[in-house]
Amino acid sequence: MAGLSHAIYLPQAGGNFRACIFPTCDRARFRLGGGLLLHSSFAARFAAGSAASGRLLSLSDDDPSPIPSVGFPRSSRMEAEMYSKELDVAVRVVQMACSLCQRVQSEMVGRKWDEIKSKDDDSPVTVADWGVQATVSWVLSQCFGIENVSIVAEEDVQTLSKKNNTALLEYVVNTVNVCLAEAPTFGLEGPEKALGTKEVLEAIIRCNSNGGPKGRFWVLDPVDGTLGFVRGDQYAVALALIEDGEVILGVLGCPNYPMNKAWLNYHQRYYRLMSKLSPPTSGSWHKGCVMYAQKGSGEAWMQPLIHDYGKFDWQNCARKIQVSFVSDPAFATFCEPVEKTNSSHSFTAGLADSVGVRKQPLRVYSMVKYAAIARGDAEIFMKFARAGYKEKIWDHAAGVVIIQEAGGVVTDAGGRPLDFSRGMYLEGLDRGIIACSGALLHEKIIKAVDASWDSSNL
Ligand SMILES: Nc1ncnc2c1ncn2[C@@H]1O[C@H](COP(=O)(O)OS(=O)(=O)O)[C@@H](OP(=O)(O)O)[C@H]1O
Ligand SMILES: [Mg+2]
Ligand SMILES: [Mg+2]
Ligand SMILES: [Mg+2]
Repeated sequence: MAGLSHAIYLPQAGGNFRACIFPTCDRARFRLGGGLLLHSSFAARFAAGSAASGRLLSLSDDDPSPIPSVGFPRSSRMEAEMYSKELDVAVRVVQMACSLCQRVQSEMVGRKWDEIKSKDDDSPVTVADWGVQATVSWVLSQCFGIENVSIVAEEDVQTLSKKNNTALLEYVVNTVNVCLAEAPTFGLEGPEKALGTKEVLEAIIRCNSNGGPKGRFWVLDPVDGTLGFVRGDQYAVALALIEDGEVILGVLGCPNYPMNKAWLNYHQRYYRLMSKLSPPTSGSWHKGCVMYAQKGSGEAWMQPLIHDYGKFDWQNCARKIQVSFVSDPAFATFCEPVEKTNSSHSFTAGLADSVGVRKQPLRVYSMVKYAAIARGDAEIFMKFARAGYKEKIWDHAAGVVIIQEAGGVVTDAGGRPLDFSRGMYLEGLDRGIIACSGALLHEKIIKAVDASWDSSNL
């Protein structure tokens, strides 16, 4: 196991955390308690959260390239610690998944995209969707025990298992193995030998939980905004943990959403012109980011995607994010789905106009819309799907908790919280979804919906 030299023991659930931390120096030592073997990175999370001014570089003398902690650099909370392993693993596996997606996207350049398939509802699915689902499922099972992991996710293996799709299946298996081979780079353990076809299919199939009101399950959208992904535009990898119907953790990987909004235009031009422009100097440009939050922490965080591991300044890489303070609609930006078949553009245009929004809508694929609200790049998100469409929990879970912890508000159009406790759909959703940076804007939009709903065709 990579990093065994700096593995530590943490006590089993309910036990006291017996770790000895020396916050003023760059190293921490942990006394052995009975119980669970954890990687030093989890310890780094604990230590970083507990040490008042701790600069924690490594946990053992023979560890020259420390594996970084994921965030919450200075906060210390019992609740945060309760789910710290889950959050740590979730962020790392989403980082891995983003890397997989970027690789697939770059391999697709100049090819015919034979690998894009249509599902029964005509929506696209690709090697990246299946590859991420298999990878995340395998890593979660590995880290928490196959019997403890229940996952609700978007993809199944129907198309992949067809006889005429053997080349596609082989591509998925290779992609998963290339990604898992990189696991140690992300502070996770990979398989001893490459996974076979059967194991990859099983990992995808295992994500067949139906969710519900009781117990713990993960929710995964392996590629949200697959249309954006195939068009070289925005997409997201979304992973959330739900317990007794409540979203506890959310992680959103946004491989084409730079840490700094100002780089977004450059990035888009760069990828449209496909390398005719030279990229900005390394260190100044992070093409994508990963956001994450834990319910009740009052904090949401963002870190860059890992590219050149080792050359990275991990000490200060996680940045706290917050919603915008703009509350005047005249200065607010609202975002919505790109496809008008996914949300009525005419209805939201009417709403925006009636509350005094002046700017053009920001149309973005995927949960990057939630990400934009959470970090203050936009103030309002609205989605009104056609009558009869049922929203799926994986399209919203991660984004909702991240916005809420960043200070925003997310409800249905009746002002009620989204209900993640009723299976794979957001059952009982009243008309549409409204997310805002603050209560004032939110109230205005809700009132506007009520005022114009009866005259709409929705
Ligand atoms: N008809 C219809 N109505 C409403 N919503 C639909 C519809 N069809 C699909 N979807 C789901 O929308 C997910 C993409 O949502 P977006 O907000 O990114 O829409 S858009 O692609 O920007 O138009 C998309 O997620 P992915 O399948 O993960 O890409 C779908 O789950
Ligand atoms: Mg899809
Ligand atoms: Mg989706
Ligand atoms: Mg998807």
